[in-house]
Amino acid sequence: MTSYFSAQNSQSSAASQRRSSLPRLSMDDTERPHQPAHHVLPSLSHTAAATVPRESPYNHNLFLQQQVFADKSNRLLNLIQNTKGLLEEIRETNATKPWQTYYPSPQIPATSATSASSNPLRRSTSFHPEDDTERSSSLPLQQRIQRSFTSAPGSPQNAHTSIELPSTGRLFELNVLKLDLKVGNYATGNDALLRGLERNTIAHLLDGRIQQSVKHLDNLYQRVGDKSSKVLITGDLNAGKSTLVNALMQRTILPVDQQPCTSLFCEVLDAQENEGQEAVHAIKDPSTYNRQDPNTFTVVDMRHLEKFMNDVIDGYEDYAQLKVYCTDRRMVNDSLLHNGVVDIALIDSPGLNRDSVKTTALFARQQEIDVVVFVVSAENHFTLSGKEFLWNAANEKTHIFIVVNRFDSIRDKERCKRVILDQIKQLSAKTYEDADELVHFVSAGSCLPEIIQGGDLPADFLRLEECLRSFVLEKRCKSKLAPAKVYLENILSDVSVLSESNRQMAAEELAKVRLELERGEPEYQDTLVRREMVLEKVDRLSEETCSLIDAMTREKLSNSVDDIENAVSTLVPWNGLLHLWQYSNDLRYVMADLFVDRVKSCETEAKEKTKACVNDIHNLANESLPVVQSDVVALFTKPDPTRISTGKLKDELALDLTDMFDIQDKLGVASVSLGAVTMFSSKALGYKSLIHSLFDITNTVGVSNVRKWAVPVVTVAGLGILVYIAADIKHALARKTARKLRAHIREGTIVHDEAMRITKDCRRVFKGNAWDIQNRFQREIEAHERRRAEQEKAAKDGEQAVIYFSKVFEKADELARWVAAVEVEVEERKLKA
Ligand SMILES: Nc1nc2c(ncn2[C@@H]2O[C@H](COP(=O)(O)OP(=O)(O)OP(=O)(O)O)[C@@H](O)[C@H]2O)c(=O)[nH]1
Repeated sequence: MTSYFSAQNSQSSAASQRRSSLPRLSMDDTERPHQPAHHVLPSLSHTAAATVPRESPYNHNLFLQQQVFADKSNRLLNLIQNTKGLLEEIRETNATKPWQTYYPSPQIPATSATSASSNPLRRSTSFHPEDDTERSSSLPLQQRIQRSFTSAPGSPQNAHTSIELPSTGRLFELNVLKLDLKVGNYATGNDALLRGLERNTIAHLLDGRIQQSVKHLDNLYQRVGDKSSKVLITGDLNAGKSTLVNALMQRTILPVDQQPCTSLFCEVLDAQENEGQEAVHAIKDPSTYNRQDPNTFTVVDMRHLEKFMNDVIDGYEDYAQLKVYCTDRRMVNDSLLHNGVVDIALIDSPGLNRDSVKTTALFARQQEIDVVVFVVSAENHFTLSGKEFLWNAANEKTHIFIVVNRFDSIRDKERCKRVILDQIKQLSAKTYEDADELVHFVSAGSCLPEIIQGGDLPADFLRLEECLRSFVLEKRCKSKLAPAKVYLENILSDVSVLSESNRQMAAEELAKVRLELERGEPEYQDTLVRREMVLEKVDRLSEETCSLIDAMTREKLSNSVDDIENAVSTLVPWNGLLHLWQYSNDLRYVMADLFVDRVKSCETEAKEKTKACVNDIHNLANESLPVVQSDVVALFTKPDPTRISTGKLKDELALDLTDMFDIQDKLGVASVSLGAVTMFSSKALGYKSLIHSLFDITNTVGVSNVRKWAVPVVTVAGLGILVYIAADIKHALARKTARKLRAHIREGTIVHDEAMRITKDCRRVFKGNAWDIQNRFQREIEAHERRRAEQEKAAKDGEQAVIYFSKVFEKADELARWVAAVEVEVEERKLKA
């Protein structure tokens, strides 16, 4: 039963799959994208050189078509690589350079030209190709973008820029790189969402889109680079599908029978796909098929293929698909399976009936099926199943390649043609329009190798073959090249929009930064000048105030003794001679305390003056600097600035015995009372003067008289003096203590020391404030310098960004022009004779 199975399964496991590498092209290649990349597809001229094309009315055209197709493929492959390179460059720049490609934020359009022109940024980021006028839409896309971005406000062109277009809420439209944000299941409010996101977040999302696009370009590269094309051959039962395959292959590969003999899809493909080994793989689950995994298929001996297929029909075997790897023995240029430009795989399908029509229609819809060839028997015309299939296929694939087989059996061939073409007209109008190329009346049975036996194939069959190849090329253009071209156009248009909007943004930011730099320099210089002026003034004011405080303190302390002396008479109570000692101490203490109070008063006044001056200084600084709150009083750091030693002062005023007798003062008083006596001498004051006066009196009055009166007079005078002295002790002590204090102040350094100390404290306060103001200026200057450094960097980055985005735009523009030059849909059919 299973004798047709081969033991060759293991050989395929060792084979490694051929992988196409993606050569990376430099931008230099972009400058010559029209040159075919020979490494991508084998040059047709090379294959043609190996085999001279057969002379036939159509062969030359087919040759040209293949050459054109290969050229287009190579150009597109080249352009895909260059576009990918450009996107990768953008991504790399985003990751490494300070200028990122930002997503242009959706703008609400200005309602009038005036408002638009007053907002250059708004105008600059706007682009809405859909709303462009008829005139501008006739321009190439890149030019429209360029014009949309560069039209000057108020210029006649501006009437066609997006700024003046009716408000749609969207000013530009991206194709591939458009960010569609969704909240929950709704995609509404995309622009609002975009506006709500941070610029960097959007840039990150955009980077993701670019990454996806790079991946998609890789897929496109694979698709365009993939030379294989699948042709599905379908049709009614016994129409001759398998015979057609064999005739096209010029080999008897598939079994042919009048009974239904094909019950599964048989793909005939080049043995090179299987490391050059001819083999038949029977597959149960096509979705899991892997040529390198023997577990996914069973190897069938090619000699027993017919028996195997019969067993499948009879239900002995359960397989869904066959892969028949075989060698096309014809010359390269004639080979259908492997001709170097498009390698065609033929898929023979089960004859259509009610059961299989849906399965086959589904199969035909698969993406890799480039062409559907419908085989109809000239004897039977279209069956119901055939019609049903064609109806469906006509909806999916606009053109169907139709082979009317068994034409040899028809006697009235013209009538047959007429009837069948009429039917085709009803079933597929497009196919009917190109019936000359798409509808072929042949006899595949007469073209089998055993019939031909090395002779020439009939002309109608040769034409079928060449039209089929041509049709495959055309379809491939549409199915592989056209999507690649459209995608390239879209992505390059997006890159142009992005780069131009980013260039505009960068240029505007650059202009802004330059303006700030320009404005900032005079401000900076002004701050430097103001700093010098203010600090000089602060120094002068501080010094003046300190001198004033010093002079004031010295004067007040020097003149303080009289006031102190007057004050003690009321402050210190006299409790009689018995409390003389206590009185004396009280005097000392009170005087010392009063002097200290005077020092404190000087300090307070100095503080006031300092505070007032510091306020003036800060007001002066605030005129040139940002205002800050500073507590100038707190700058007097010592809570009690008076460090004068009252103890020492009290010691200086300590009581002497003589302090009780102010003799000099009393003698002065006695001299006055003895005015008559003192008249004799100009030196009336002093003890010696008194003695001299007494001798003078004695000489005048006479010694005897003196002896007689002296004792009582002296006694009375002495008693009087004693009484007087006793009564004057209180005042004498006060005077003497005050005199000591005065002498201490005049002769000592206390006034100087206190004045110096107070002034020093004030000077310290001034210094602190001057330092504070200097620091404020320094901070201001440093902030200026920092700002300037940042602005200079931003300006430098901005310049680079403008250059970079201009270059990206130029590259995208250049590539887009090359892409536009690759014609993938135009006039393909007209190449035929
Ligand atoms: N007279 C004539 N007979 C043909 C021609 N082509 C095929 N036949 C015969 O038609 C019968 C069916 O041919 P197949 O190739 O098996 O047809 P098929 O469409 O593959 O059949 P199924 O796969 O079973 O649907 C065979 O007996 C062939 O010999 C032809 O051009 N002329």
